[in-house]
Amino acid sequence: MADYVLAIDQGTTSSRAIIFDKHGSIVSTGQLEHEQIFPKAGWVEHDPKEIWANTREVIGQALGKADLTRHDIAAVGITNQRETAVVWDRTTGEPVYNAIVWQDTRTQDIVDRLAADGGVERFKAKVGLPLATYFSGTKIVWILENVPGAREKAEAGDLIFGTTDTWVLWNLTGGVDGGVHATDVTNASRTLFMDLETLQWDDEILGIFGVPRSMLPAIKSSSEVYGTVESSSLLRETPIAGILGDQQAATFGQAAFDAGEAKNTYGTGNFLIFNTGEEIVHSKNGLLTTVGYKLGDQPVHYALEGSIAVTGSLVQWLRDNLGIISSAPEVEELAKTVEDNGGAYFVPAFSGLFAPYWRPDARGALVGLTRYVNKGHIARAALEAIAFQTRDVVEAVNADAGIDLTELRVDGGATANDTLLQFQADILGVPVVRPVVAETTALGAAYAAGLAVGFWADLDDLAKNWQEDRRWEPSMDEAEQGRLVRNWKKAVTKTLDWVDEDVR
Ligand SMILES: Nc1ncnc2c1ncn2[C@@H]1O[C@H](COP(=O)(O)OP(=O)(O)O)[C@@H](O)[C@H]1O
Ligand SMILES: O=P(O)(O)OC[C@H](O)CO
Repeated sequence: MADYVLAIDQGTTSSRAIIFDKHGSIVSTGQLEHEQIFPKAGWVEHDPKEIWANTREVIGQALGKADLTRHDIAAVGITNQRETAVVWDRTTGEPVYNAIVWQDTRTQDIVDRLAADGGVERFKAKVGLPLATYFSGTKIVWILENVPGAREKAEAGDLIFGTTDTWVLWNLTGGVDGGVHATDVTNASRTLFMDLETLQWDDEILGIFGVPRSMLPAIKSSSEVYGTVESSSLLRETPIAGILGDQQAATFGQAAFDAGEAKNTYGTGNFLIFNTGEEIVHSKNGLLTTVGYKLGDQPVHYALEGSIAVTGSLVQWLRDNLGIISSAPEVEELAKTVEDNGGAYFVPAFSGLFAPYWRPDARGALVGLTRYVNKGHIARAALEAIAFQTRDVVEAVNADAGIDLTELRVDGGATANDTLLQFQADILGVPVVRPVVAETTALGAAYAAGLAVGFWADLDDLAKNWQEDRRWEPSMDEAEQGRLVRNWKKAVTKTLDWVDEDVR
């Protein structure tokens, strides 16, 4: 009897396989980090072959730890870091270049070129996104323009593109031997190429970018059988039945199925997603319009999104680049050695500023420094930066939706940090709530896969699994909150206009 669903979470820092039971509880986990490759300032790459090898291995780890075989697994779901672009040769299975990661800013010149006619909002009405280095589109163009022979091979139909869900799906289903080249609507909505109304690739935009349509995967729903696992795998013949970009998966895993529901994930970056139901809402306040989910033939759900590039990765930076902590959780101990930020504000605009500012010309700044400031204050300022950036996107959601969010559902690696979440509640002025299963990303992909094969009956069946673990109530007085927020906004202004002809 297949009593479990296995989710693959191909994230920015690691790949995981997590096995869930019917209650949405974790049965076992496999996890491997992959190398972060920084060839130049602003460039971020991953090795797609390493990601695929790790994916296979973590599947084995998860099955082995729980002493399960493929016969116990009803379906496989895939969730993934979004936008990160892989281009490979369909005849050999070899990537022609490393994966260009969502944080990578090398394509700013391509963005500027495309924006010369119509500005960065040129395609926004159709695709929901501004022109920015963040999305897959300009990354594909960069590969076609910079990898010798790539354009010719692409024109000949030999090169194909995928985000990492597609790369994993293609390999899991046989690769060069009939691998399925497909993605889901949520991932497709992050390329700059998908029309939000029709849910199809837009030929006019593809023409303007110069990307052959033959490179692109088929766009499927988030919950249907895409194919079965190939015969040499531990999971052979198991259906792969769910795909959701990781932030949409976390929203689904948080059971935020209906319009007006939201979640905020604290990982490498932070991503707040607000479900707008079947309505496409165009933001006036710097949010993205994106697909939330689509189950088989049922109507699509859209969402507004506040994407913040640098949050947990700022903690990694304190660890790896400054060496003032030796592990991510230590940031909390260090921050607790001081009462407050000591006047220091850290704006981590390492990839420019994403939502709600969208300022590629910004670069990071640590301001308000005096001789009084010590490493405890810097750790504190880093945690506060995560919460201030979240407040900025919550303000935008409230303004766009004409509501006041009354609480914030949270998940992700950094929600283990109590100091951060208390400050988040204080600076938002609303409670912050964390569920028992904080691995909501993998859970969402498991749900999508399980629904497609009848492992779970319907959304009500899933909603029953959501359970509150902990709640942080706001306790800061309003005057203090106002003072801190004003200082934060002042700090943000200090990062703008930094990139110019002297700074690339
Ligand atoms: N206790 C902590 N306090 C603050 N940040 C943390 C803590 N634990 C982990 N992190 C950060 O959370 C991120 C990992 O979260 P995770 O959800 O696994 O991310 P991703 O899915 O983006 O790989 C890392 O960037 C790490 O620095
Ligand atoms: O892998 P994560 O959790 O950092 O998520 C990355 C996002 O999908 C980027 O848009």
